Amino acid sequence: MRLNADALTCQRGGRIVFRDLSFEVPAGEAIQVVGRNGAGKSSLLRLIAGLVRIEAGELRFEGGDPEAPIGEQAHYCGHQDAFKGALTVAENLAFWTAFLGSGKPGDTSGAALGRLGLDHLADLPASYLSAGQRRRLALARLISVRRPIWLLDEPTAALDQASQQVLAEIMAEHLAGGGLILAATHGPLGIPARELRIGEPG
Ligand SMILES: Nc1ncnc2c1ncn2[C@@H]1O[C@H](COP(=O)(O)OP(=O)(O)OP(=O)(O)O)[C@@H](O)[C@H]1O
Repeated sequence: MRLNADALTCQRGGRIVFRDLSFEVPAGEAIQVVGRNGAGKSSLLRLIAGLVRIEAGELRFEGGDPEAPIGEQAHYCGHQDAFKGALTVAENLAFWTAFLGSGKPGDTSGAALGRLGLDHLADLPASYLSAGQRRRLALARLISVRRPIWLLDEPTAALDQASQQVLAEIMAEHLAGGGLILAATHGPLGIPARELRIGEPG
C-alpha cells in the first residue's frame, strides 16, 4: 500500500493554504508533518480524511480498497475529541467502533480501553474525563477498528509521559503491521518518522 499526493493545492476561506504539495507514504512508514502555525498541517490531514475539498492535484491510495473513499480507509484524530458527555466511556467507544467498523461483529473496544489505561473508567460519563483521558479515549478508536491510514493531529497533546509511551508503542505496531501514519506535531512523535515540512516561503 502507498499513499500518493501529487501537486495538491488546498484552499480555505477563499485563500490558498498550500499549493503543489507532492509526497508519498509507503506502507510501514510514518510522516511527521511540520511547519509554522497556520502552515496548513491540520488542513492537509483533513484534506486526506475527505473533510476538506482538494482544490487541485490528486490523491491516490495504491493497494487500498478501490471502491472506498480514502477517508473511509483512514482514522482521523483531530484537535476536538468527539464524544457524547452523557454516555459512558465504554458506550462512547462502542459507538465509534460500530460506526467506523460499519457495525462489523467482534467488539474490540474493551481491549482498546485496557490498552489506553481507561478500563477502570469504563462506566464513567465521558464528560467527567480529564483532558488527557479524553485524548486517550479518542486514540482508543485507532485500535478498536483497523484502518490502514492514521491521520493524527497533535496526538500527544495533553498526554502524560506514560501515555505518550503507549501511543508510541501503538503507532509502532501499526507500522509493523503495514499501516501508514501522517501526524502533525510541533513536538517529538516518539517513533522514527520522515519529516514533511509545509508552508515554507517559495
Ligand atoms: N474553516 C476554515 N475556514 C477558513 N480558513 C481556515 C479554516 N480552517 C483553517 N483555516 C485557515 O487555513 C490556514 C491553515 O490552518 P491549519 O489549521 O491547517 O494550520 P496548522 O499548520 O495546522 O496550524 P497550527 O500549527 O496552528 O495548528 C490558516 O491560515 C487558517 O486560518
